[in-house]
Amino acid sequence: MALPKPISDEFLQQLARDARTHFGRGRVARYIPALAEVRPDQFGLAICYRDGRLQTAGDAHTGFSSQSISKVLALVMAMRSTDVRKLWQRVRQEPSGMAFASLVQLESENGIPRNPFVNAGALVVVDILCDAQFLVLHRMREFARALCDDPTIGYDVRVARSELDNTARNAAIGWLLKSFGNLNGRVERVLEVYCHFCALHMSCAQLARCCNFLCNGGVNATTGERLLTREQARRVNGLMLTCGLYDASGTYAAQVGLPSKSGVGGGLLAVLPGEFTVCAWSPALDSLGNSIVASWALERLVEHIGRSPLG
Ligand SMILES: NC(=O)CC[C@H](N)C(=O)O
Repeated sequence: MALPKPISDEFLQQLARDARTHFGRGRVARYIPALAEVRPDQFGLAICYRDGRLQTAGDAHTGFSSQSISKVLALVMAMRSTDVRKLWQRVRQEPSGMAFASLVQLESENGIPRNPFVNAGALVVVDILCDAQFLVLHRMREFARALCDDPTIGYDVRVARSELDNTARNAAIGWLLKSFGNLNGRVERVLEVYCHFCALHMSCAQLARCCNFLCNGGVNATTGERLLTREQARRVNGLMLTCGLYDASGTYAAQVGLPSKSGVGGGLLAVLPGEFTVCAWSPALDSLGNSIVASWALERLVEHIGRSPLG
């Protein structure tokens, strides 16, 4: 397959300048106190092509809290380390149409979360990882570091602590999962690991490189290592397309059409299969917890290149 043509640098730099005119809309996440301190007027974008080339604009090298984007990495780790048939018995692969921390469906659907990207599903994935491996926090950090060949990646422990001290809703989800027999470990331990995963501190450039294998049929362009089979990579992309932005997934898929995953740190990771992985970041969020300016930027990007997996 021919290598994708790079997007013009001029377009990307202009996109970063135009993004600034949208500052002031939305609000940074405040329910995690440490995230409330982040300056909203920041924007970065990084594209990592299938062959590993990187292109950046704006604050692409500024670190931020990956939050729910880390659920993609947790899922990939679980798919690599456990029996996936068991995984899909404990977590479904359907959009939820509900807020990411909702308890409603979990109760009516007998403790089986809709998908691995809502908090309930991610807690089950974390539980599976804790069961399968020792030193799971260390392993996740090493996994992220190895994926982009960057030993500087780590957890922002202050953000993890701040969320752990304010995580009543996730605790409620954890206990509800436990009551249905869908959580083996101690709820406190699963929450601790979950909040640390969410507190992985990475830049747009690091996240785009790290998840490059999703545009490359499961193979990491930097190291040449196969992380997932082609079928598994397609599955992760499919879940991102249908469930990656929670109850905004449908509108976003119709508007942007790229498999994507958002996080309340303001990051938005997206994949154009066969071509590139892109990460846009701007901290201010809409009411559903997705970055307003990052979504705007990805919509412009798709418009500019004139194609998406959906046509
Ligand atoms: N959408 C998100 O990024 C949510 C992640 C966050 N740590 C939470 O559990 O609430």
